[in-house]
Amino acid sequence: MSEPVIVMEGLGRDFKVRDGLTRRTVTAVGALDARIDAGEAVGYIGANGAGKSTTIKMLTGILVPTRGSATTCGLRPVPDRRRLAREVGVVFGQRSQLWWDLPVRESFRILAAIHGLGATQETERTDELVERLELEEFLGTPVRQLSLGQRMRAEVAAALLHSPRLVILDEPTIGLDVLSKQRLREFLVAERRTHGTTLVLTTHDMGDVERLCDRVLLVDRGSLVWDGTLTGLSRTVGARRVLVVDLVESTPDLLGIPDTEHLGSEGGGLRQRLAFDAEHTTAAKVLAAVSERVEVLDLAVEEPDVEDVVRRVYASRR
Ligand SMILES: Nc1ncnc2c1ncn2[C@@H]1O[C@H](COP(=O)(O)OP(=O)(O)OP(=O)(O)O)[C@@H](O)[C@H]1O
Repeated sequence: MSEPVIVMEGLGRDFKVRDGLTRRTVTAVGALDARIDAGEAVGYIGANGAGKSTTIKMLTGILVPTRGSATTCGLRPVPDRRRLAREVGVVFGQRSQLWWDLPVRESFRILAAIHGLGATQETERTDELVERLELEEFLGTPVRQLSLGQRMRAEVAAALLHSPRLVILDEPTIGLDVLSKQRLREFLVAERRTHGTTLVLTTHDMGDVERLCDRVLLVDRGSLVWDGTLTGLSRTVGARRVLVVDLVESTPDLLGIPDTEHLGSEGGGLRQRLAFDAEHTTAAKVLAAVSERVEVLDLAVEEPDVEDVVRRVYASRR
């Protein structure tokens, strides 16, 4: 059996919050039990407020658990936080870890010094990351002038500069365009293949999970409700895809198309969205049925999104 990189045993966290004049306790994370082995890529998913960020904060020593324990890279996150920082790289999609006014290159130099990298190690690793993440053109640019896509690539490079064996990413592709998302995912796949890095990521984007993760942990109200493959999870609720059609003329809601659910209309019915279950029908069949009623100008098929799967798993449990 390979070495565990993360072990959670009954891990939980409560918060005391003020509610008017009274104080009440919010359980952000109930009691998690899970083990993540070296080299795994795990998607940690759940609805807003399910407890994902709180878990990550406990695993990286930012928050003290109220119950149970966590071991990350064989260390206790809070007391061993400094040693842990050498083993883990953390990327927060919504928070920068770079020096805003400094050129990207300078941030890398400071981080290399903080991590005590030798000169050769620093050059080799920086060159590798600059090439793989295509950072060359903006290495001399202050971070505050970067586009979101450029900044995220720089953030990832900064978090991985010291070649951590565990990389935790909190919403790494949030707000990125399709191309930037794809580049970032390709980089993470390559990094894992080359260095055997363990990846844990929280995301609301099914594409991240599909392309990066071989295991999914789904959390609901602070407890684990699924631990397995994404395909297995999708099968529990039937993974739905969405056909988006742009129509020649304003059309009333396309109800009653076999094996579909009408999700919504925009522009007075010029664009409509129909969910269908890929196990029972195909996009082509749905399109044919729509075309019998109205002329279709353009179409797109959307992947199932995490929110939809999560919502339906939650609904089936309540
Ligand atoms: N510092 C805090 N004080 C009080 N309550 C908190 C605090 N941090 C988190 N919570 C509460 O704990 C619960 C879990 O929050 P958490 O941020 O871990 O969820 P999340 O799954 O990461 O959500 P999101 O997808 O929106 O980032 C929420 O109900 C949140 O309001």
